[in-house]
Amino acid sequence: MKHLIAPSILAANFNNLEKDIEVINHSEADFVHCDVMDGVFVPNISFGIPVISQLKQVARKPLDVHLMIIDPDKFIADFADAGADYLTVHYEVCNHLNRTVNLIKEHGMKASVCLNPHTPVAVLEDIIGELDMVLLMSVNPGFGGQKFISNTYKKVSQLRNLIEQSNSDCLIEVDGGVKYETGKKLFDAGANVLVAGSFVFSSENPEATINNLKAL
Ligand SMILES: O=C(CO)[C@@H](O)[C@H](O)COP(=O)(O)O
Ligand SMILES: [Co+2]
Repeated sequence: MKHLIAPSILAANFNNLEKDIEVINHSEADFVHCDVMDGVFVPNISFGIPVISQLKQVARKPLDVHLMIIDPDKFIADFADAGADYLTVHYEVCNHLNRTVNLIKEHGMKASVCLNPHTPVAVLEDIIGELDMVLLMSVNPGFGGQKFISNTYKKVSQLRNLIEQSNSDCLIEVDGGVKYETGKKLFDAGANVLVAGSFVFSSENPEATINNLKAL
């Protein structure tokens, strides 16, 4: 089973983002996780397309862009141009999820769908075969540094079963409150990609923390 790490730059130093991207570049991280928030779908505003295109110039790992915005279809072309490699949309805002997923792929990106903590895995039954990744939120989206919701372990196992039944190679990513203990249990339950923000960037040695997560 693949074990991948996606440090979230929401917890990085915005006065010197390049320095933290270099930490990620030098580490064993697999992706750079970028949280885009619109202040409507979630009660917070982070950063958007211009920041992503600048990051793309310094990041040597694929950009894993997590859109927490309403009406994502409107911006899919812009995120592709900015250099997103994986584009994640929230199930809760997509009335025509199949169309949105197709649009992401037509723009050359990997398609990923995110479920909020209260959204059951079963809603993906009829689309799982089309997805490159599913992102399970293990906190309510909008902020870093929140407490992990332990119902997520059960959802990881359910999703792993769904993926196996559909014979797909879709990745399972988990986002929110990931530390060594939660991360280890998530990998054991069948997760492939761990997002970690505050745990990495508040640690004394972010590069070592990334590498330790990868080795769990
Ligand atoms: O999408 C989000 C929050 O909405 C995350 O990607 C956070 O950035 C994770 O932060 P930590 O919980 O790891 O501090
Ligand atoms: Co995120």
